[in-house]
Amino acid sequence: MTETTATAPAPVGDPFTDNILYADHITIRFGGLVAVDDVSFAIPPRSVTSLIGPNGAGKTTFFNVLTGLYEASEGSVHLNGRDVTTVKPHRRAAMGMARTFQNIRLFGLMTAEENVMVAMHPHLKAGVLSTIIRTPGQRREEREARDTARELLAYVGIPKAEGELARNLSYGDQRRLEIARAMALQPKVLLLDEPTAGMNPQESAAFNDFVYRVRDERGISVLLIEHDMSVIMKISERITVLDRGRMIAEGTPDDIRNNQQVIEAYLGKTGTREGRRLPVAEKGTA
Ligand SMILES: Nc1ncnc2c1ncn2[C@@H]1O[C@H](COP(=O)(O)OP(=O)(O)OP(=O)(O)O)[C@@H](O)[C@H]1O
Repeated sequence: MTETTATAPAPVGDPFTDNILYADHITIRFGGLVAVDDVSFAIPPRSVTSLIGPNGAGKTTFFNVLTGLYEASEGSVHLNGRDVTTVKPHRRAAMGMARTFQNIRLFGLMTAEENVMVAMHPHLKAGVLSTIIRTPGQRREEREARDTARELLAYVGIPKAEGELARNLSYGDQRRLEIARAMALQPKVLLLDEPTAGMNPQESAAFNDFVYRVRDERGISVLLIEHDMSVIMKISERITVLDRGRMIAEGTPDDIRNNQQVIEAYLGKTGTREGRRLPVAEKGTA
């Protein structure tokens, strides 16, 4: 197992070019509501970063701006040094930004293998004509895509799922299949929205190891939005905290655990807001 480095240094240098992903002064308004208010955020190469905050803090909205689903009212997004602010989600995906969704989005009536193969589409060369007449080159490409799909299913821990319809897989395995599908895009950064939701404790523990393997073996940076504080505190190198659209803290898990503003954001000054558990209470329990 690879250990995380919870004391990873803060990003330095030019934030626009030295990070895999950089969001610069992002503001998002829905009518009169400011859902995200002037937030800058960096994902360094080969890192595990988390975005946390109480309900309605703006996490999903911010995530949707990073991936291109929403357009920022102000600010810009930079992927691998390139300004992608106006680039559509599918193009960003092809450029190295893959994501999973809070609500699983798989093709339920396709097999696990087919779900992964579909995702490889941007990297395949076969044109319409060669697909129709099935040239030797197209058949070879399909064989290779199938091999890669199987390899990815094994990598995420579901090697036997290849022939199963996606809808028949357990919830945890569907989440893994989503990650395999995202990895089929050969991303530089993997954005995971609530990846351990619905996983049992064993699956959740295995997920931690898996994230480090993705970082260390494949050199992919991982961004997590996650409600499970035990996962966040154990796995993240750096954590950014949003509250009511504003960034209220950024740092290592230890910094965040001991940050008074974060504690108040989760519990409120009276200690009761939303009945949320305090990150500090999780220390050493992961
Ligand atoms: N499409 C939309 N139109 C209008 N308001 C929206 C829209 N999406 C989000 N909001 C509002 O923006 C704010 C931030 O919501 P968001 O879903 O990003 O928070 P979150 O931190 O992801 O919350 P949760 O943890 O509950 O998923 C909320 O007040 C929400 O109601």
